[in-house]
Amino acid sequence: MSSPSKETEEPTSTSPPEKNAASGSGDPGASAAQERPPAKRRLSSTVIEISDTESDDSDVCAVKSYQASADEVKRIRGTEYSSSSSSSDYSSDSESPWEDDSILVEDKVHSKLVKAQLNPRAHRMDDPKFNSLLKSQELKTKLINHWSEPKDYSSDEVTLTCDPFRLCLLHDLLENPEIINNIVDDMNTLDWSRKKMDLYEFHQTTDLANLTWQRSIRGIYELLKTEVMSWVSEVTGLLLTSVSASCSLYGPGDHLLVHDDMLADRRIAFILYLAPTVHSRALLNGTNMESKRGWCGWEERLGGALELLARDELGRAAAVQRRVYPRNNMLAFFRVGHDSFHQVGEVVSLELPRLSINGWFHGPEPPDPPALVPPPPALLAPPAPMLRPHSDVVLLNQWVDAPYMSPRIRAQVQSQMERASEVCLRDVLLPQRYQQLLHALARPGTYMSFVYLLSAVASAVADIECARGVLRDVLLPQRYQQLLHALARPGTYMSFVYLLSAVASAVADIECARGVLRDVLLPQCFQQLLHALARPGTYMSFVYLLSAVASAVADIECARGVLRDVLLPQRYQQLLHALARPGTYMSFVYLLSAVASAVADIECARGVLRDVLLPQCFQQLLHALARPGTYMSFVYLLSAVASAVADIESARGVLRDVLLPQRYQQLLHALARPGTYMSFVYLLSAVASAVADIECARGVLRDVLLPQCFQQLLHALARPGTYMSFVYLLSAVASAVADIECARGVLRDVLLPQCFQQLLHALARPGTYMSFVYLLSAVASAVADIECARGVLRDVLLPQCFQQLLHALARPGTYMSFVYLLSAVASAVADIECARGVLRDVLLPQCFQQLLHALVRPGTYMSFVYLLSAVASAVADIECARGVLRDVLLPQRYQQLLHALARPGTYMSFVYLLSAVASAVADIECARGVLRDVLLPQRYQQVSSCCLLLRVQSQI
Ligand SMILES: O=C(O)CCC(=O)C(=O)O
Ligand SMILES: [Fe+2]
Repeated sequence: MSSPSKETEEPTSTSPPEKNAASGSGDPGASAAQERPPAKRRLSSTVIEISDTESDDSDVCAVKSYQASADEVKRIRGTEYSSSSSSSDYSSDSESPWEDDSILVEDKVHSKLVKAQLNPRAHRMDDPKFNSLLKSQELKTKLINHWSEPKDYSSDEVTLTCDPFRLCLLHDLLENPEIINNIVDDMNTLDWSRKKMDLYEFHQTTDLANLTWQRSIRGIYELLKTEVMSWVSEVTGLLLTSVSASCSLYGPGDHLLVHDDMLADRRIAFILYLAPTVHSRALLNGTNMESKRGWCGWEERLGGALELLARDELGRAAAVQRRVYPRNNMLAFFRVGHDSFHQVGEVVSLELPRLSINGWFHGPEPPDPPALVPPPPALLAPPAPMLRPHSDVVLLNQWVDAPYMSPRIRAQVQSQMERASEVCLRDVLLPQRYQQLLHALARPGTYMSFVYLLSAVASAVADIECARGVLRDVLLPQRYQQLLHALARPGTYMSFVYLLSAVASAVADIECARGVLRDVLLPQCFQQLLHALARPGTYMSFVYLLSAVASAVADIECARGVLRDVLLPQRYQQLLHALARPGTYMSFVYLLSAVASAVADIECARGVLRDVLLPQCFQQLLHALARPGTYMSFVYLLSAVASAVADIESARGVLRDVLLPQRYQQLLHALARPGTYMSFVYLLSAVASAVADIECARGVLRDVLLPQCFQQLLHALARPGTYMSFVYLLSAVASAVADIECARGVLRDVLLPQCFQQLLHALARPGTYMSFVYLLSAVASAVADIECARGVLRDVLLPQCFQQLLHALARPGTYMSFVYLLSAVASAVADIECARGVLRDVLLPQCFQQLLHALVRPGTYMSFVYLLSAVASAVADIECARGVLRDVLLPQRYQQLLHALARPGTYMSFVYLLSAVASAVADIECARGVLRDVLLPQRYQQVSSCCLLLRVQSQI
C-alpha cells in the first residue's frame, strides 16, 4: 500500500550545495540536461497547461509549447540582435535542439551574462532560503526530544503531533515566501501528467531532478536536498541520503486514497504546500480559462486535507484521526512506516488547484526499527477469517478465456487501459465459469445487488432485447417476469426516475450489498469495489455510479459508429473531441445529451421554437445554438424548451403574488440579465421558492433540527440573493447536518436507538465520508423516525395526504430513499393551500381542476417530480403544446399523445417526455419501431443505416 510511485522514482544522491547549480558540472541535473526535453516558456497569458498522459495529443502540446518558447526567444533576441531568423530557423540553427534562454549554456560565460540581462526572469529572485528561525539549536533540541519520546510540541515555527503517528509541520519553511509565486509561475511551464487509478486522481510532474530549467523549482530542489534534509535528519535521528520529489496538482474531485508510502528505502515523506495569497491568475484545472481573481490561499472549504488515519487492532487503516489543510509555505513531514496511513481528501475547489511539492527522503534502514511502531499484526498473523475468501489465489487461466491470456492481447488490454482507463472485453470468462456465476446469481436470497442491478438496468435501457437475454439468465424467474411485465406496460419506459429509485434502494444498505457482492463478484473485482466505496471524499453519488457503470457498458467505438451517422459532421467532431478528453466518461447523462443531440435536428427545433418563443427569446436561442462547441445537451434542451413554454410575463404574474417583495425584485433582476433564460432548473427554483413559504419551512426545521443547526440554516437563508429553492433547501439542510459530530447529536435524538447504532457503525467505516447520497440517506434516516415525521407532517399536510404518508412509512422495508425523501420534504414544505393559490392563477381552469383532483387521489403524493410535472404542466399551456406537437409528430403519434394527455391526471411532464425519447433511442431495434412511426422519413433512414453499422460491428 505504498503511494503512487513516480514514473521514475530515482532518488538522486546528495551533492554539496553549489553556488551555481546550473553551471556546476557535478550537478546531478547536468546529466539530465543532456537529454532534457524541450524547454517551455510560458507566454504571459497562459495558465497551467496539463498535457495529459492519457491524451494522444500530449506530444502535440509539447511541440506547440516548444514552438511558443522558440518564438518568444526569437522575439527577445530579435530586438537585441536584429536576428531575422524564424522560430524554426532558431530551432535548427541552435547548437542543441533543446536550447533556450532559461538554460544557461555551459562554458559560455559571456553569453550567460548577456542572457541574464536579456531574460526578464533572470532578475527574479530564485533562491529559496531556509527559515533561519528553524535553525535555532534550542528549537532543534526540543524537537529532537519530543520526536523521540514521542510527545506533542507546538511553537510559532513548528507543530509536532504524535497521534495517530508523528507529523511535523514547519509553518514557514522559506524565509522568502514571495518566491512561491515564482514557483507557481514555473509550474506553468511544466508538463503535467494525469495520475489516475482506483486509488488516486491528480496531476504530477516528473521528478524534480529532471526539472533543472525552472530556476525557482531547481532552487527548492537544492534546498530540499541539502539544508532541509539534514535538518529533518537531525530532528528525527534518521540517516537520510537522498531525495525524490515532484510537483503535484489536485484539481476538482482529485484525491489520493489511503496508503502508507512504504516503498523501498523511503524514510520520511514530506509535502511543501504552495498556496500563495496573491496571484494574478486563478488556475483552472484542465481549462484554459483565465480569471482575474486573486488567490486566497487555501481554505478548509476547498477540501484537500492531508488526512492521517488511525489503525485498528489488526494494524489496518481505520478512521481518519487528524486533518491538516494546506497552508502556503508549510512543510509537513512524517516517518514512513507500518503506521503511516494517510490520504488526501477530495479537492472540492472549482477555482483553485491544490499545489504542492512533495516526495520522500531516502536512506538506509535504521539498525533497530523502533518498537513503537510494530508491523501490523495483520502482516504477521494469518488473514482474518472475514478476508479469507478474497485472499484466495485466483489463477486467471482458470477463469479467463485463453485468448485473453496471451501476452500480446494482455499488452493490448494494458495499453488500452493506460490510454483510456477503460476497456471492454467480450466473452472474457470461460463458459463453465460463466455458468457458475450465473448459478451463484440465481441462488435464492441473492438479490439484485448494486452493481449488478446497475448493469442490469443499464443494459435494460441500453438494448431491451439484449437486456432480456441477459436478464433471463441472471434474474430469478419471478424477478425476470416482473421486469418483463414492467417493460411491457404500455407507455412504460424505464424512466430515469425509475432507474434512480431502483438503484437508490440497491445502494441503501451497503453492508448488505457487500455481502451480496462478496459472493457474486470475482475476488479482485470485489476488492476494487470495496476500495471504490471506501474512497475518501468520493461521493458515491448516484450520477457518479451511473456514469461509471454506463461507461463500463458503453463501448465507445460502437457509440462512435452510431453517432457518426446520425450527427451533423461538425457535431460529431466536437463529440469525438470531447470523448477524447482524458478522464471523460461517457456518462449516462453525457450519453443522453449526445443522443439527444443526435435526434434533435436543429432545423426542426428551430421550427418548433420559432412558433413558441417570444421573438427576442428565439433570437437569443439561435444565437446560443450558433456558439461553437455548443451542444444541444440535455440540460440545454430542457432549458430551451422550458424557455419556449414558459411565458416570462406569465411567470412574473405568478411570482409577484407568491414571493416576498424583495425576492421578487431579485428574481426580476436576474431575469433581466441579457441572455438569461428561464431555464428549467431556474424555473424550478423560482417556483419552488414561490411555493415554499419561508416561514413555514422555518416552522418545520425549528422542530427537527438542533438549535445551532437551525440557527445556521436561518443564517444561510438570510443571505442576500439566496433563494430558498428546493435544491438549495436540501443543500442547506445537508450543510446543517454535515458536521458528523453535530449530526450525531441530531441523530441521537431523532433516530430509534438501533438505527442510531447502525448509523454510527456506518460512519465509523474507514474513509467513509458523509457523501451526498449517504448524507441524504442519513438525513433521511434522521427524519425517518415516523413519530417525529408524523409531528412535522401532521401540521403541514392535508389530513388525507398525511394519512397516506403514514401508511407508506409503515410499510416494512420501506427506505426513505432519495426520491422518497424529496417527496416527503416537498410535501412537508409545500403548503397545498398555497400551491393551490399559485396554480389557480396559472393553470387553465380545467387543468387546475384536474390537479386538485389528482392531489386528492388516494396514494397520490405531491412528490417532487409530481410537483414539477404539475408546475411544468401548469406553465405549459396545453393548447400551445398541442400546437407544437401537431407540427412535429406524425399524425397518429400526435393522436396517441393527445389521448395520453387527455387521461385524467396525466401531465405531459418534461421528464416524462425526455425519458420517453431517451428510451426510444436507447434500443435501436426497438427504436426502429418507435422511430419509424415518430420520425420524419429522412431521419428514420439515417437511424436505420446506423443500426446496420452497429450490427456489423457487433459481429466483428
Ligand atoms: O499532498 C499531500 O498532502 C500528501 C501526498 C501524499 O501522501 C503522497 O503523494 O504520497
Ligand atoms: Fe503519501
